[in-house]
Amino acid sequence: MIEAKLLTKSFRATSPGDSRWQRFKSFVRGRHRTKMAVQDVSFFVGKGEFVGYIGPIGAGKSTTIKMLAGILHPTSGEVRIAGRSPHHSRRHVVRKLGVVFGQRSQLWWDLPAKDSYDILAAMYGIERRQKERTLEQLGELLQLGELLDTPVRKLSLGQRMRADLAAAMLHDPDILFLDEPTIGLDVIAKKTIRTLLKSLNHDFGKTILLTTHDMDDIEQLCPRVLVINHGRLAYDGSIDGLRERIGLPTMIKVSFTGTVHIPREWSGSFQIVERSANTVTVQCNRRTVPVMQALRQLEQWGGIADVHVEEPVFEEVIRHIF
Ligand SMILES: Nc1ncnc2c1ncn2[C@@H]1O[C@H](COP(=O)(O)OP(=O)(O)OP(=O)(O)O)[C@@H](O)[C@H]1O
Repeated sequence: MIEAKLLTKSFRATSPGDSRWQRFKSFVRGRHRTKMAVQDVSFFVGKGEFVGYIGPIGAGKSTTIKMLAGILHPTSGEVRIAGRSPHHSRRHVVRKLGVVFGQRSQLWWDLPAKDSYDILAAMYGIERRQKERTLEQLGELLQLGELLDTPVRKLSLGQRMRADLAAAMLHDPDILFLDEPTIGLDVIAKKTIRTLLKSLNHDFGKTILLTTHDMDDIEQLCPRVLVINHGRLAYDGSIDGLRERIGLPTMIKVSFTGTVHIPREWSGSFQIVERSANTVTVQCNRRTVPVMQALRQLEQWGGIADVHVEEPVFEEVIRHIF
């Protein structure tokens, strides 16, 4: 569905310290420093996947999304959206794609959302009946209700995000690019948006690429993550795989049916971090010690009544990478 092959984008770089004369000289001589925003990034996202695209500030996330959406031309490399290039088959790709930039609305600020939908429907060539049918479905899903008649500037951020999602979905695209859709939202609005995104993926089969700085978004929504750092792809896989690769400790808390008997000498593949008469908490690195292996050793210390496994928090994992 979404394919990036050795995608690269460089920009001409000027630094804030450059004087006008230096900038003029570089212009006349045709010599510029270049900033590699995205370098040799390759990945494939299949139909129905929900993938998180994450990285620190300035890592190249938005530049990648803009190239995938056909807004920016790559310096080199290739993009395929549903098998076509967004640059050579613009119309085809635009129909397949819905884009939401959390920081910038595509709705007209002073108009009620429904007027913006009329304009967008005309731009996409959607006929009136079809538009009304789609809006009815979206209205129910996104609880648009009275939002439709309210000028966009009067909507709360959470309401505006729902209205923006409807705009991106009006032409029923198969693929959604969402750039920071929960930015600035309070906890309840974030939860609403996450539930909607889950439903769009799960119930409506939309393929979603999500960029966010909110690690809860990623943890709750994306079975797969792509991590970009300094313009290069640093990881492509599951959140669990990322945790394992970084090797932060997994905590295992075991409650025993009676008093726990820890042998005087034991060659453990884990460390004890806390103990009481009938509980022991150990930490181990899942990369080297599978949880089951640790449990097999722990069951020799007493009858196990309960086990609680706590994985490192995703925020922690990400902080570790960057
Ligand atoms: N039009 C441009 N001209 C010059 N440099 C640019 C341009 N757009 C982006 N860059 C640079 O490319 C790099 C990647 O920027 P990009 O906006 O893709 O990062 P990002 O990961 O989306 O960051 P953020 O998390 O802040 O949104 C940055 O160093 C940025 O300054």
